[in-house]
Amino acid sequence: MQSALTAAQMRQAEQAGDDQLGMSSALLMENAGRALADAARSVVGPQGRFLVVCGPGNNGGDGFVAARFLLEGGARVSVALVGDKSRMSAEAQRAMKGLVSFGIAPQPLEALSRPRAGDVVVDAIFGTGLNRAPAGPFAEAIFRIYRWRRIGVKVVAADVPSGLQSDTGEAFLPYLEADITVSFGFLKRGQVVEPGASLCGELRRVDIGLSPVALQVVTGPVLRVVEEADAREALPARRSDSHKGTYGHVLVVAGSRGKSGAAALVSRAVLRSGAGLVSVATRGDVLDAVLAHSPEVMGIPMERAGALGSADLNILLEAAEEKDALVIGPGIPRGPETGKLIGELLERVDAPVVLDADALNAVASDLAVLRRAKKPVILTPHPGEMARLTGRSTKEVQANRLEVARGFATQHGVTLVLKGSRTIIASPDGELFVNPTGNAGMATAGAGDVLSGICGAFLAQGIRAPDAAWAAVYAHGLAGDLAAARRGKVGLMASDIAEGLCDVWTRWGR
Ligand SMILES: NC(=O)C1=CN([C@@H]2O[C@H](COP(=O)(O)OP(=O)(O)OC[C@H]3O[C@@H](n4cnc5c(N)ncnc54)[C@H](O)[C@@H]3O)[C@@H](O)[C@H]2O)[C@H](O)CC1
Ligand SMILES: [K+]
Repeated sequence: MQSALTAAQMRQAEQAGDDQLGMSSALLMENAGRALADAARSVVGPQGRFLVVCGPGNNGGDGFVAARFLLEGGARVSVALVGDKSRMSAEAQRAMKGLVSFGIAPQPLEALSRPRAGDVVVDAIFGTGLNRAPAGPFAEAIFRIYRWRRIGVKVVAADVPSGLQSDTGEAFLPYLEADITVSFGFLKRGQVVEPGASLCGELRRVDIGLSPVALQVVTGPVLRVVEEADAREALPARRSDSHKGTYGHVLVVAGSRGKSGAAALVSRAVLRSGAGLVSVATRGDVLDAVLAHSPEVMGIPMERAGALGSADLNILLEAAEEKDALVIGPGIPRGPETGKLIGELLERVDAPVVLDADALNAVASDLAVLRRAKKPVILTPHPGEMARLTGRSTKEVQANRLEVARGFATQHGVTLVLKGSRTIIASPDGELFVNPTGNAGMATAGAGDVLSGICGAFLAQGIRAPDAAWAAVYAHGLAGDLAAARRGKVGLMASDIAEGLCDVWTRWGR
C-alpha cells in the first residue's frame, strides 16, 4: 500500500533522506523538477508550449528546475514568478539561477502572453507549504490559470494543486483544479481524500530519491491507500479440496416488514463474496420474501412480531451457534431494547460481527457494549450514522473524517468503516486506510447493505477484521466501478454492485 503523509511527516521523511541517504533538498528538487517536466511533456509532447508559474518556496523551485529541463528538451517555455523575489527560499533561488543561466529570466505573469487551448501551464505556486488562503498576486495568478483551464489549457500541478491543503484535502479559496498532479516522493493525505482527490485530477506519484526507509522515522498515524493487489491478496485462494464449510457460514440478522430487500441484498452479497453458507434470521413473513429471492439462502423464522429486543436473544444465540460471522442491522425492526439485545449478542456470540444501519443507531446510546464484545466488531456507518454514534454534526464528521474514524475505532476497540467518497477504514490499533475505488453511482438504496454482506463473508473466510474491512470496501467500490463502466452511473442499483462482484473475482483470478 502507498503511504499518504502530512506535510510534517513529509519534512521528517525529507530530513531522514538527507541525514541517512545524503539526498539533499537540492538533489530532491532536481529529481522533482525533472519528473515534473516529463509529466508536462507527456501532455502535449516536446514541441508543445509551456508556461511555468512559480511561487516563492520550494514548490516554485521545482517549477524552475522543470522549466530548465523542458528548455533543454527543446520546448518553448516561458516562466513567471509570483510574489516577492526577496521572499524566495534559498533552494528556489538556486533553481532560478540555474534557469537564468539557460537564458530565461522569470517575468511577472501579466507580462507574458496568454496560453492557448492545448498549451500546458505548470502550477508551481504552492505545494505542501500553503498555510493560508492565497491572496493578492497569488490569488490573481490562480484565477488566471483557472480561467485558462476553462478554454482548454492543461494544468500540471507540482506536488499539490495550488490552494489545496495537503494535510486535509480541503481547499482554500481560490484554488486550482489540475489535469495531472505530480506527487514528489510520497503521496500526501490531501491528495487521496475528498475534495482534494478530485482536484488533483490524474495523480502520478514519482520517486525523487526518498527511500521507503525514510518512512520509519515518521511519527504519527500514517494513512495508507488500499491498492488492488492488497485487496486481491487479502482474499484466500480457493483450494480444490475445500467444501462449503471451508468458507464459513454467516448469520444475517436483517429485514422487517417492507424491508425484506435489505436482508435479501445482504445475504446475496455474502454468497457473492465467497462465504459457503448464509442463514437469515428475520420475521417469518419477511423470510419468505427473502428465500424466494435467493434459493441458496437458509432461514431462521423469528415468530415474535415487533421490534428486536431481549425476547429475541435465545433464538438468535441458538442461530449464532457454529456460525463464522454475523451481520446485524440492515432493515431490522429497531426498538428501545434493540441496543441491549445487540450488546448481549456481542458479549456472548463466538464469532466476529458486522454492525450496520439500524444496529448502529441501536448501540449509539450505549457504546460501552462494543468493548465487551467477545470477538472483533466492524461498524460500517455513513456520515449521518457516524454523527449519531459520536454526538457530532454530520458536517463536523465530514470535516474531520480521518480523526473521527480513528478516534472512535481506538476508543471503542473496533474496526470503523466511515463510508462516503474515499471511505476511511480505522483499526482498533489506530491504523488508517483510505479506499480509492467507487463512484457516485453507488449512492443508491441498498449499496451499504451489499458492503456489510461482503464484510461478513470476508470475516467468515478467516480474514482478520481490519483487513476484511478495507478489502471489502475496495472490492465493493471496484464492483461498482465495473458495473458503472458497463451500465452507467445514473441507473446503478445495489443488486448491480452485488453482481459486479463476479467481475472483480474473475479479474482477480479468484
Ligand atoms: N518534502 C520533499 O520531499 C520535497 C519537497 N519539495 C517541494 O517543496 C514544496 C514545499 O515547499 P515549501 O517551501 O515548504 O512551501 P511551498 O513552496 O509550498 O509554499 C511557498 C511558501 O509560501 C508561503 N505561503 C504559504 N501560504 C501562503 C499564502 N497563502 N500566501 C503567500 N505565501 C504563502 C510559505 O511560507 C511557504 O514557505 C513541496 O510541495 C514540493 O513541491 C522539493 O522540491 C522536493 C522534495
Ligand atoms: K503546486
